[in-house]
Amino acid sequence: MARILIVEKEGASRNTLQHLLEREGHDVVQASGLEDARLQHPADFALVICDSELAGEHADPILRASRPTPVLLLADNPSLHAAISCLKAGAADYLPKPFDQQAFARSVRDALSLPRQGAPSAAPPPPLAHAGTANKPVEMIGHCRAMQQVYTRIRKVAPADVTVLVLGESGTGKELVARAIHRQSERHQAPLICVNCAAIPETLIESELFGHEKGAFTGATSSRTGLIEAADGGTLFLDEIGELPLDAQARLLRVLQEGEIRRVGAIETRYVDIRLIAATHRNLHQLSASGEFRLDLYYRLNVMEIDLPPLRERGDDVLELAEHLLAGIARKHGRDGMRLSQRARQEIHHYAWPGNVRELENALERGVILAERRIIAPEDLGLRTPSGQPLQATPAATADPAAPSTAQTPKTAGKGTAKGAMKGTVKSAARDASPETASAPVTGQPAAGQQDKGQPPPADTPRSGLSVVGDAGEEEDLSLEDYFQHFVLEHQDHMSETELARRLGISRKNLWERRQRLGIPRRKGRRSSPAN
Ligand SMILES: Nc1ncnc2c1ncn2[C@@H]1O[C@H](COP(=O)(O)OP(=O)(O)OP(=O)(O)O)[C@@H](O)[C@H]1O
Repeated sequence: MARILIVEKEGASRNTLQHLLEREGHDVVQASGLEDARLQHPADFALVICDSELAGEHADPILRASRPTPVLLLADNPSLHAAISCLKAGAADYLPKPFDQQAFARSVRDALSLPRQGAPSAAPPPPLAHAGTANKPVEMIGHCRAMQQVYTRIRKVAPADVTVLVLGESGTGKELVARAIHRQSERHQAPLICVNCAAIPETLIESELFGHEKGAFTGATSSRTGLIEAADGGTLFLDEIGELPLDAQARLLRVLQEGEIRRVGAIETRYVDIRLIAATHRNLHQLSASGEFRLDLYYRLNVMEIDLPPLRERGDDVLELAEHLLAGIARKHGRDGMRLSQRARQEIHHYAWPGNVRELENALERGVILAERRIIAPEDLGLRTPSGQPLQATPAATADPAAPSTAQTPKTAGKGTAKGAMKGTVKSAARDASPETASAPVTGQPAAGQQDKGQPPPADTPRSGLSVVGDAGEEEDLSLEDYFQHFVLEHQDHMSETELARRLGISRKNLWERRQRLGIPRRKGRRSSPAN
C-alpha cells in the first residue's frame, strides 16, 4: 500500500516493525541510523518511522531530511516534554514503547492520511455526508436510532466551535466522537491533544495540563509547556474530566472564560485559543451537588451534550461492529477470512457488554488468537459473567441456532447500571451442547462435542508438547504457544508482568518478545505498578 522507511538501531525491533507493517500490506525499507536513512532519501517515502533516541531531542535532523514526508516517532523513554517538543517541531505522532499493536496501526494510518508538509493546504473538511454514509462519520460503526442521533449531533456541533460534553460509559467511543468532531471542524489542520485525566497522578496534573516554570516545585529543573498550550489553535480532549482535582478545575475555568493560562509558578499569563471537548462516564451534576465538581465549570462545559448509548442498547449494531472489528483484528494477526460461528454471533448479540466496544474488541482479539480454525466459537471469545466465571453453554431450548434465546437477556432487563443489565445475561442456546460439555471450562479450544457442527476437523492444528486436563476429564492437547497465549490472556488482568513471567518460567524481556511475536498486547486499562 505505502512505502515506509523504518529508522531504528536494533535489528530485532526493525524486524518486528517490518513484520507488523508488511501484514498491513506496506512496502518497508530499513535503516539502522540517521546516516543510513539519509542515503535512502526519506523524502521519497510515504512515511518515516524513527526511534526517538536516534532522532534526538527535537527530532530536527530526521524531520528536516524527511520533509514533506510525515515522521512517526517511537520512544523507548517517553516524556511528555519530548512529546510536545517533537509534535510542535512537526512530527506526525509520538508513540511510547512498548506500544499496543492497535495503537501502532492507528498511528500509521493517521500519519499516512496526513497531507504532506508543504503540500498545498488540504481542502476544507468534507461535509459529513462525504465523510461516510447516511450522515455517519467514516470511523464510527452502527446504524441504530440512538447512534444516528449521535452522528447528527456531531455533524451539527463540529463546525460550531463550541465546548462539547460527551457522556457515556467506558468504552462506548467517547474519544472517537472527539476525533470525529475535530476532524470535521475548522481546526482539523491544528493538533488534537487527548488527555485522560484519570491516568495522570493528582500531584502532576496541574503541571501537565498548564505547564510550569523552572523552580516551581522540587524537580522542576526547567520550564515546560503544558498540554493545553500544546493544543493552541486546535482541540483539547479531556477524557474523564470528573477526575480533575478542584484546583485544576478552577484553572481550567479561567482558560474557558478568558482564554488565559498561567503556568504553575508563573506570574504572567499567556493566551491560548483552544476548543475543549470533555468526556465523562460520571454524572457531573451530581458531583457538583456533593462539592466534587464546580457547578460553574459544569455549566461552561455543558454547552452541547452528546450522549453515547451503551453497546447493549444498540440492537443489531453489536453484530455490525463485531464483523467490522473482526476483519481488522484478523488482518492484524495475519488471519484474514476469520468468521464468527452462529453460536458466537448469538452470544455476542445476547451478552451485556459492560465494557462496551472496547470489551467487544478484546473478546474478538481473543477469539482470533484462540480459534483453532477460521471459525470463532463462543468458547474462544472468553466472555464472563459479572462474577468473573466463564459463561457456560446451556443446552439448546430449540434446535434452530438462529432462534432467539427464550431466557431473559440484558436487553429485556431494561436500562440501569451495567451490573444490573448483566443480571439478565444468558448464554445463547447451543444446539449441540451436552450437560457435560456445558460445564467444561472456557479453553483455547472447544471441549469435545462443543465445536460448532458442520465444521471439518482442523487439518493443521498444532499438536505438540503440553497436555492439560479439562474439568470434564478429557485430555486436551495444547501446543506450547497455545498454552502461553492461554495463560497470559487468562491471568493478565490480575497479575503483573513480573508475576506472569515468573509463573511461566521466563524472563520479562522474553515475555515482552513473545507478546510482540504472538500479537498479544498488554491490556490498556491495567495499571502498572513499580514492579510491572
Ligand atoms: N462506533 C464505533 N465504531 C467503531 N469502533 C468503535 C466505536 N465505538 C468505539 N469504538 C472502538 O472502541 C474502543 C474504545 O473507544 P474509545 O476509546 O473512544 O471509548 P471511550 O468511551 O473514550 O472509553 P474510555 O472512557 O474508557 O476511555 C476504541 O478502539 C474505538 O476505536
